[in-house]
Amino acid sequence: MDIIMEKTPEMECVDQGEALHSDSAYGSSAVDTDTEDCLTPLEITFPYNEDLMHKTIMVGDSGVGKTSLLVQYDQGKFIPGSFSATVGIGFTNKVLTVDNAKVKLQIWDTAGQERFRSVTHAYYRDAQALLLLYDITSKSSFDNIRAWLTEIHEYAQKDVVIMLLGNKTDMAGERVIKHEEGEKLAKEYGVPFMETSAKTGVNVELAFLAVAKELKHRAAQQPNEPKFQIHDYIASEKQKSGCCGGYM
Ligand SMILES: Nc1nc2c(ncn2[C@@H]2O[C@H](COP(=O)(O)OP(=O)(O)OP(=O)(O)O)[C@@H](O)[C@H]2O)c(=O)[nH]1
Repeated sequence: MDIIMEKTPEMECVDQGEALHSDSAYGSSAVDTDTEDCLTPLEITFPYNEDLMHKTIMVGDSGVGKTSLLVQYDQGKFIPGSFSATVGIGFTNKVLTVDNAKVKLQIWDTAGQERFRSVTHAYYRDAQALLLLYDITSKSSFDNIRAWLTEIHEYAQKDVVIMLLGNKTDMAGERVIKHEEGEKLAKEYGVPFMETSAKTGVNVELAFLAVAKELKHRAAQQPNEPKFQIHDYIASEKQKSGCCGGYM
């Protein structure tokens, strides 16, 4: 932790006189004892610790595409129908660069099936982020999001970062959940929202990057710094890319 000593405007005494002997034999940081009062700890900084490992968990009903999304993110590929239902829990480590800092995510893929739910709960406790998925072609997976959020609020830490993702946007012809419905639900719970496709890769990197940015900013938050706004970040990236016909 660094304590930065800076002048406040009323500290002209330091400038006026011989308080800081920058060119003197005292060296650049020598301070007269009676001017020490002119220096106050203005700000305490918490430099981001690149050794931190942020546990991030993928959750949602069976078949929504959790494994596929993680494989697309990790290996940049999609193998249709290649995954049998996840039966346990596995993780992938990823290192992202956020504002010149390395941010480490340990991303856990969980089984969506009901019978594995108690195992998944155990993993919520020390999770810093949760990617909660539904499938835009499955009404039941969307309807179950409320139940997932109730579970998350019950078992996860209060300040866990949650991102809602509507997956399989490439299956536009089979869509049953409109983008606006996902957005409305996300707003209701105050969580960021995006639509993704594990098949085409749309928004996959952005989803993880937005989560990593939020985690990094939280971990290195400084008292006077404006809070990182994940919603604004996603909106601006959306504008920049002009992707998805206005949909994210
Ligand atoms: N077209 C399309 N198919 C997808 C997409 N994501 C996943 N799938 C398919 O949906 C099926 C289920 O995907 P998984 O990744 O196994 O789903 P899961 O959420 O991990 O399922 P569980 O392990 O049972 O919890 C597979 O046949 C995938 O190929 C997508 O974005 N687009």
